[in-house]
Amino acid sequence: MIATIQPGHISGNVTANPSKSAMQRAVAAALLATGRTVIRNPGLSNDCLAALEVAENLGAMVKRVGEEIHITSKGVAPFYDEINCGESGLGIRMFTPITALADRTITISGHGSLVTRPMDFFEQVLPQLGVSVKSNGGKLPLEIKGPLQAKDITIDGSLSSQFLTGLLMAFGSVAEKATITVDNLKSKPYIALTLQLMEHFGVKVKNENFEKFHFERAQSYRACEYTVEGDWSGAAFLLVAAAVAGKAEVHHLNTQSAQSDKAIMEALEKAGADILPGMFTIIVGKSGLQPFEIDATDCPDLFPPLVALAANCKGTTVIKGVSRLAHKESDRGLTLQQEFGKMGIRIDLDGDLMHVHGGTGIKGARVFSHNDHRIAMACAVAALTADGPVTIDNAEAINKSYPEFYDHLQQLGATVATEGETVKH
Ligand SMILES: O=C(O)C1=C[C@@H](OP(=O)(O)O)[C@@H](O)[C@H](O)C1
Ligand SMILES: C=C(OP(=O)(O)O)C(=O)O
Repeated sequence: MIATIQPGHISGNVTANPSKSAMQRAVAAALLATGRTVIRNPGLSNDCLAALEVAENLGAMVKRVGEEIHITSKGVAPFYDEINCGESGLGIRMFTPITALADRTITISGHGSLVTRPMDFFEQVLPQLGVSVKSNGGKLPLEIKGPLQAKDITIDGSLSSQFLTGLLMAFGSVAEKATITVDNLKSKPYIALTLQLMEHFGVKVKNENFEKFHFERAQSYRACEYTVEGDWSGAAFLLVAAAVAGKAEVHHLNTQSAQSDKAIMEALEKAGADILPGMFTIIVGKSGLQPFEIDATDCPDLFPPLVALAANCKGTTVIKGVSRLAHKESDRGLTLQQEFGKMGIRIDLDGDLMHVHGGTGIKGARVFSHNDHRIAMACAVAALTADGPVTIDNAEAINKSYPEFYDHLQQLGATVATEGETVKH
């Protein structure tokens, strides 16, 4: 599918889409629990749908009841010898240790960009917990055979926090007394989100400074009611659209959320956008924007909206944390440089720093998403202040996290035309 976005003014209000980070964690916890969990405001993006299918294949019964998802489970009891995590990095890294709770050989696969993302962590770590693991040279598919035993272990947290999220979730079901020690943990707020979710489902972990995670007694997940929060990662694009091209009110965003990408507020403030923050509604409006400096090491998904913002700030913006971008859906430092380059915005990559030379004028152009949802969304936002339309190839990439994105842009007054088939991967 291609999407063409015309330059134009933004105005109106919209409700944030559900957070896929929260939704996938809730599905995993519901699978681990005994009984029926009710998920309100469920996410239905591709990553969330993949999580629901994994939960079903691992033994849960999933039902859509009106606006809710009901998950009934008795814990992990796989129906099949294979699960497929779609394109979700969190999905595969979280569900692999969870699947390993079963005493059965299971193949774990995925598609699209997920098949090129590193999984060798599991070969290093899971055997120490009694799980045998075979991979395809550190990539998918994985073949694992549990059952996983929760023991004291030390892991490296520098590549991704998602592996730790998976271990924490799995340990929550079986640990009696065990400690996970993590060196050099990145994306810490995502771990805070995991711990918050586990506690909501009745499992407590003692967090010692994001370095040691102590399980102090046998616990079990409790089925419960859970409402998925609005997604700061997706909303960041709308808030930036408002800051550069008009005004918007975004509802269902919790300013007290554990989500790391609420840090977009810090960037908007530094850039000088007009902001009116409420508890659950954020109003952002355009004003003279200035370049800013920000460290996005712990909120790497903010790079694409930050670049769209920086492209509109007169001068050079510096964003730290480029090393976190290499293994996402695309190598995002490079893909942002390439696609914004086509729109006339120069980006220099200098080790861990990204320099975005903004205020030089955004040109209408034909760009490519690289099958990366956040690159497509960043280009769409950049189009709003371009000197001509921006056409995005492989624009359906947004379905991974935010299928409503183009509709929401239109709801805010943008002109978006889509045509062509959705390419399946
Ligand atoms: O736990 C999560 O929900 C996520 C963690 C982050 O990954 P890393 O921990 O690899 O930075 C983030 O980039 C990803 O989109 C979602
Ligand atoms: C990197 C992302 O997700 P994941 O790692 O879960 O695939 C993302 O949503 O930008």
